[in-house]
Amino acid sequence: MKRKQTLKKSSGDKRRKENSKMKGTLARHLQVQLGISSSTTSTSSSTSFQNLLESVAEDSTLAADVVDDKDFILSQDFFCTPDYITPDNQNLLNSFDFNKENVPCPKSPEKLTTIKRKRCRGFFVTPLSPTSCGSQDIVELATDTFDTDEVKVDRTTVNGAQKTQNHVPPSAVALRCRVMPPPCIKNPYQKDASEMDIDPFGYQRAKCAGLFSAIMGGNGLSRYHTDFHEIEQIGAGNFSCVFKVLKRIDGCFYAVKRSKRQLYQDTERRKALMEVQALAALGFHENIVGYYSSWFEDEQFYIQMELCDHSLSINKVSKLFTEGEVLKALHQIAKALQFIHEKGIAHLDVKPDNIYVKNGVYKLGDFGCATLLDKSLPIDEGDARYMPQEILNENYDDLDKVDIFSLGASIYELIKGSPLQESGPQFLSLRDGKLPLLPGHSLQIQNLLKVMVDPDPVRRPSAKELVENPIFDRFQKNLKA
Ligand SMILES: Nc1ncnc2c1ncn2[C@@H]1O[C@H](COP(=O)(O)OP(=O)(O)OP(=O)(O)O)[C@@H](O)[C@H]1O
Ligand SMILES: [Mg+2]
Repeated sequence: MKRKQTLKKSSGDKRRKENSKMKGTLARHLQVQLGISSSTTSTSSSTSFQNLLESVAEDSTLAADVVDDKDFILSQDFFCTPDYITPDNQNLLNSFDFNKENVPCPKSPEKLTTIKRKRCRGFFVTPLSPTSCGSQDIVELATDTFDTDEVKVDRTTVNGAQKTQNHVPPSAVALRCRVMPPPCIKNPYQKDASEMDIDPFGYQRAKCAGLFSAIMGGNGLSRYHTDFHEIEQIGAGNFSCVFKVLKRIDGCFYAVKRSKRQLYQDTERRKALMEVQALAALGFHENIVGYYSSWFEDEQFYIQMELCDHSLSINKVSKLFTEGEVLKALHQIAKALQFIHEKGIAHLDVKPDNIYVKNGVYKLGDFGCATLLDKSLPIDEGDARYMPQEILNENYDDLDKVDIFSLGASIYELIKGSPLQESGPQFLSLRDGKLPLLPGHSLQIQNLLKVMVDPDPVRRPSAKELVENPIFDRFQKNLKA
């Protein structure tokens, strides 16, 4: 361990020496690249140019301090030194006129009339953005999101042709991104951002060198670690683990769900996609957990979602629900079901585990079993405890009514305060539509639940009928009072 530290220190010293040598070399390279000689430039431009060289040299010092030697060599193409990896068919402007005698490396970017000097306050381009990786397209400085300072350099012509563009190869942008992920800046518009027991922002202000190793995944860059700061695991289902994360770029909290297993087969990857495709097709609804984005990484599937406070899982809800709370949850999830059924989608896994609460608003989540009502997609029913008899008999004629049964069974469980059985007499009597009396609750709600779990799907109310049930008028009035 000790030996490692000594080695690190001496290589750091060596780098610093090399960097100061580099300043001179880079200056010479840039002068040649830009076609500027100290004797021909004006005083003001040479001062600006000197600033440019100094700041470029500073950038090179920063890069060299935090990246390895391989990256450092890569960084030379950012400074417009000879670029041997730029492809031959690069898309330079037709009007460019090369003078091969004056330009030492024929494939390097040309001399410029205006140089856009980038001062990096932070590295805002994500490594997986189309402009920064996996592509050999030329990246224009003016189009990315860096803060820019213009440094005017005397108009220089080569064979009379004026150069109007400045280009940076994508490898250079990728390098910048590898040096440091976007900063984690507290979002001032979010009131609850300060209500945390830990300070992720403080953590992110730690030295970027420390972060560098954290953002590297097994096969290179990790989108998850580059874009998000993981705070804690907040849940786990049969297929996924869910984490509370802070998105570095916007300073807001999200839930990111990651598949437990690596999905190698095309069929399982397609299955995983169904969940996000359903969510994306549905769009926004107040009573549905919001969906933001998804991606595969290291063969695992990630979904970025709205962060909720908790689910209604029987293990997580400590207190018994009052009738008013039960009616509120029932009404709001019925509205979510009305919304999705009207879009031709069935959820097929409605249960307390998949109902979330956020700031007192109930939201339906986990669309892993979602399918189309017209039966044109494969049907994969959810938790058997909440499934009606017809679906266990593989009768898929009324898939929307399957959700109504599941919602009735879920609400019954919440009122009862103990988990439903997976088999046995209680399981069977629920599928026969027999609900034991619920002491302390109105007959009105008990009758409503009874009709929701009717063995005949046709007799169950639709989500729309449920939403419009007069039982909620009383509850709505109480809300207004
Ligand atoms: N958006 C969210 N906000 C807060 N917690 C969440 C969120 N999504 C999921 N969770 C938590 O993570 C748990 C597992 O999530 P989810 O049910 O989506 O995973 P799953 O593997 O698909 O589960 P299942 O076994 O039900 O199929 C949930 O029960 C809940 O506690
Ligand atoms: Mg779930």
